[in-house]
Amino acid sequence: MEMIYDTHEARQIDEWAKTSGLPLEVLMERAGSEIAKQIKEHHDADERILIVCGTGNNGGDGYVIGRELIRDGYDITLHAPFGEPKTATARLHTRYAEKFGLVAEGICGQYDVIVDAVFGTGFDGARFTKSVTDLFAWVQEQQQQGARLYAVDIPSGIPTDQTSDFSGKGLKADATFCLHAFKRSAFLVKTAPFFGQLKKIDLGLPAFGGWSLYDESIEPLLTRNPYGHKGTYGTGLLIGGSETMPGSIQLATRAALRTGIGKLQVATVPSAQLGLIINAPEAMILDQTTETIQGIVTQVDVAGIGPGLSSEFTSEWIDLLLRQDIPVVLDASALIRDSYPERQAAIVVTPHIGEFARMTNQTVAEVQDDLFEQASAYAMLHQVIVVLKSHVILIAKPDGGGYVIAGASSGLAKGGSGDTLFGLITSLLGQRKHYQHLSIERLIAMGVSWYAQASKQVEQRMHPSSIVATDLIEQLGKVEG
Ligand SMILES: NC(=O)C1=CN([C@@H]2O[C@H](COP(=O)(O)OP(=O)(O)OC[C@H]3O[C@@H](n4cnc5c(N)ncnc54)[C@H](OP(=O)(O)O)[C@@H]3O)[C@@H](O)[C@H]2O)[C@@H](O)CC1
Ligand SMILES: Nc1ncnc2c1ncn2[C@@H]1O[C@H](COP(=O)(O)OP(=O)(O)O)[C@@H](O)[C@H]1O
Ligand SMILES: [K+]
Repeated sequence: MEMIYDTHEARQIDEWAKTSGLPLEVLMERAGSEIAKQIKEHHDADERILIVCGTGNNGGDGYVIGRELIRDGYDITLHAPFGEPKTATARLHTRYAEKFGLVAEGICGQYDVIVDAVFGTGFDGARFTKSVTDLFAWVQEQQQQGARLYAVDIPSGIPTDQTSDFSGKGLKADATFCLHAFKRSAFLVKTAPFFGQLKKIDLGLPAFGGWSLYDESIEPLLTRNPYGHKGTYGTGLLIGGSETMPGSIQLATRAALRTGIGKLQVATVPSAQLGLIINAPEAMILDQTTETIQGIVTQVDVAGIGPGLSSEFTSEWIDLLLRQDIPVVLDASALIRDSYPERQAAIVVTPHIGEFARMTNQTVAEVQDDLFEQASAYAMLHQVIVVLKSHVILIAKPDGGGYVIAGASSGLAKGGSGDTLFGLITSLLGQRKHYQHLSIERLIAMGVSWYAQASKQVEQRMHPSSIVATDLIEQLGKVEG
């Protein structure tokens, strides 16, 4: 899995390498030469390539890239608008690059390719001087005339960790070569569009850190034990639906059935029961009353509550579920707690960004600006697993860090998708015994990945605007792992 770092983690890994005997000059050499190699794979020596270098180590990376390219006969101009690099490591590479004839010069005419090695993780957004603005405007003009822009580590002007002070000004790359780890801002709504295609550059360092981009195979979820029986795959309880919102629980039920649960009990209102009889005959239907829930809750392996629910007893039912020693999934109308009891079994909350903002007394923008920290802080404070849903989905672990699932279809941005995900997660947690080799967060991440991949595969036969949750549920059963 690829790591996702904040500035602190990026510094920590540099420090770790240094104290472990691998100097920063070596990492810079690896970074620059690997990026040069990738540029050579896509561009010919007769294309005009401009490398714009800043005064920090991001600039130093630029010197290594330029040196590797000039050595191989490429037409390179290196421009250092703020002067020579100031750090010892970058200066070492500047001196070495001179031996290959690479020295800073002025800019002139139109370039085919521009490498942005101006600012990396050390950019200070509070100092947006006129010379920076002018440089960005010039690069943008070049892009309008057809130049391709590659960013080193992070596009210049873009913050690394969070976007609350982001001015909206920055270079917009066609691709970004991310050194050792992706940076958080590549997944934040305001800054993600500046990165273009994300390309990870391996620096040969170990994978320390809290957050990672989940990219493991979902194959374990698609295979069954040939000697298993329905008991092997657990019994689930879903509580949801109301007279005015009977559809959500139907979607959740169908998603749970399509994702492997052995048996499923669904407590809902009469109008939703009718829909379930027709569309989900495999489920067992219960009345949505305290007595019924009390009776069934001791016999299930997992309980999920919330979609479409509108009942004065919601809080009482949540308490009832939380008193059992089973995983509990809270979604939609059940996201009403501001504290959770200490217990062994997991509590999973699955808010979308608006629900999470309400749960944490913030605005949606505040949550989006600092998505990773927000999800982590809630998970750690309340010792729950947070599945925070937006254009990406974060799974925050109670002990810090977590997984990010990216690349889902924008067709998911519709009512009903969240109900589907809720059903899927509840179903997988009911099958915990079967998936004991996976941590609970990893099992959820694999499930979210199943959902994201299914959404992307539906796009092969219909436009994102047309995708509805039922298409997604059907695709879950056909997904190629
Ligand atoms: N392990 C890894 O991942 C590796 C990381 N590596 C690389 O290191 C990069 C981080 O390097 P870094 O810490 O030197 O910071 P960087 O981004 O070059 O910027 C600092 C410079 O910019 C300047 N400056 C800042 N703001 C400004 C402004 N508004 N307006 C004008 N100037 C401004 C600032 O100036 P000063 O504050 O000193 O006046 C300083 O000179 C990282 O992104 C990656 O590319 C690889 O080399 C090796 C392995
Ligand atoms: N732009 C987007 N790209 C990909 N997925 C998205 C986007 N916007 C929203 N989603 C996903 O759509 C789903 C919406 O869930 P939610 O709002 O809870 O729906 P529901 O109406 O079913 O409650 C979430 O899984 C979220 O991650
Ligand atoms: K850069």
